[in-house]
Amino acid sequence: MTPIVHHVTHPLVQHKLTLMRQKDRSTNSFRRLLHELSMLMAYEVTREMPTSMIEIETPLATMRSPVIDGKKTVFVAVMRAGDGFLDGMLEVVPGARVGHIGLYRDPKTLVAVEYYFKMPQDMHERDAIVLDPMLATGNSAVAAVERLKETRPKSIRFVCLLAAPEGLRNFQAHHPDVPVYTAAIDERLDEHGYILPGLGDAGDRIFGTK
Ligand SMILES: O=P(O)(O)OC[C@H]1O[C@H](OP(=O)(O)OP(=O)(O)O)[C@H](O)[C@@H]1O
Ligand SMILES: O=c1cc[nH]c(=O)[nH]1
Ligand SMILES: [Mg+2]
Repeated sequence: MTPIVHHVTHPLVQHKLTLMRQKDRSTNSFRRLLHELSMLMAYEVTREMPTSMIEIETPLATMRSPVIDGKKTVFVAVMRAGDGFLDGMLEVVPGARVGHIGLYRDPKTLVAVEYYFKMPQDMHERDAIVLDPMLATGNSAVAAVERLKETRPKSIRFVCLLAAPEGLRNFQAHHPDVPVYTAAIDERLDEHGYILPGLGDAGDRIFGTK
């Protein structure tokens, strides 16, 4: 299976990401930009969403026209930073269900440690879209998708803002069947596993911790 990475190069996405990377940006502004970016990323990741035809009446005629069944989509936020993606995605697909996976990265070993897992019922009928702004070593993304696969969703996609080449390789080695949507592929990881040039610690910047 050929692993797929969708690099979203739309100028609006790139512009907003540049603003988010700036170190002096306020928490408020960072969060606002993430919200806007999540709506733009939602547009990309739902591009192949299945539609069905319904009959409707326009003021002039009846016609058959396509609709989506938003309830079949589940957004899976990887806490905490993935929560920052949720509101914007739900604005675009308001009927979607939401799952949460709580993971933190052990700062010494960089291993992902799970502390929470909650998914909607009937996952086998749903298309899952996993949300986490950062794919650094890839350990969190690999663990999140591994755990999610236990629930047997119909399909899985992974959305982030920044990915490191090392993390993409790790993810694709474990989950070649899961396409990744990212706004940037950065240079490399630093000695603490942070993405360079990156944007720092996404969770801390979204929630104003630290
Ligand atoms: O690819 P990795 O090396 O695993 O790093 C990426 C993970 O690190 C961040 O979470 P963090 O552990 O900081 O938790 P937080 O969202 O609660 O801050 C980020 O949101 C990812 O989940
Ligand atoms: O650069 C990084 C790496 C992991 N987690 C983050 O929030 N940022
Ligand atoms: Mg963090």
